Amino acid sequence: MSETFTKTPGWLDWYSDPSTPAFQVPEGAVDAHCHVFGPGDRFPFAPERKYTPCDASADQLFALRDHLGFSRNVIVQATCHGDDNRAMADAVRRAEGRARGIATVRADVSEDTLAELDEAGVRGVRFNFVKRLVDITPKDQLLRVVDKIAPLGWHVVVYFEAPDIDEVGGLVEAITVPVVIDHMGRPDVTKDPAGPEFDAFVDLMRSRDDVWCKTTCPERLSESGPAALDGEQRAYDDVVPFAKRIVDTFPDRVIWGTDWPHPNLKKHMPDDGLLVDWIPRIADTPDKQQRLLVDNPLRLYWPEEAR
Ligand SMILES: O=C(O)c1cc(C(=O)O)oc(=O)c1
Repeated sequence: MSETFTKTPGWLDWYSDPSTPAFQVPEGAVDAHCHVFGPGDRFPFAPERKYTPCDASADQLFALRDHLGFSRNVIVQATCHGDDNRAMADAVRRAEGRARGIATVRADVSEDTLAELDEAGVRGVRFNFVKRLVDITPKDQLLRVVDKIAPLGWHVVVYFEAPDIDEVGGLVEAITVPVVIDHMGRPDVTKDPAGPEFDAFVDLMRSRDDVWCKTTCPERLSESGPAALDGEQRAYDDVVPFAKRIVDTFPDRVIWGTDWPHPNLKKHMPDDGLLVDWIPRIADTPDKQQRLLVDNPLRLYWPEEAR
């Protein structure tokens, strides 16, 4: 009999009726950070998980992709599935070339497992340093895994919070494959976007020419929230200068994604249509939008098709 799961109390479900964005994404746009959850009766959540989500299936993700005008997805293994990559890999396979995946593996992962994931469409491994999401930070595992994935041409994705930048920055130096940083290293957006803390993040990006950044998750980082106090719909104002700084400084190394179905949000769940309308505020020309949404993710995830 399949296991049934009860959502973590206070957990908000994803927005079932997202608006149609006013901003039309360029043709071939990639939603380069999203997840699937379960469905739990088919792909059980991991025993070591720190939260139990609602279900969010591949079909529901593909419906959102089409509704928002995107062509492709990069589906990132969520921590609630631990290192059981079946739900993610199944979704990637079912996208028939229109998705790539990012897996979570342990240092003792076999070559056969990696080859199978590669065949499904996985192109990288994620290491999560966010302490509320995992029991152990994966420092010791990381370099051993890098040796195994390098021959496949994969990259490493790291998720960490601003106070941990020195620890993770030290590791980034030693990684011999490209590195992609989730959610801009989670800056504290009440601070100055041109101040020393965010400078340290920009310096980390500058330290190599193959460090990439996801200018994602305004809904997670924002203190000002989805609408400005004057009632004008200017969502996530306080995150704009951080993301814009990164897009302007590294226009060829930024990618963007919805983060659907938005794990662990308890105060407010974003309308994914409004998230898309946020894009032109951080990438303010058609050229920057084309790079952010099409050219850059293609180079990273579909290099065989990139210009
Ligand atoms: O901030 C988070 O809670 C979060 C969690 C996960 C995950 O559980 O994988 O992924 C994300 O991109 C963000």
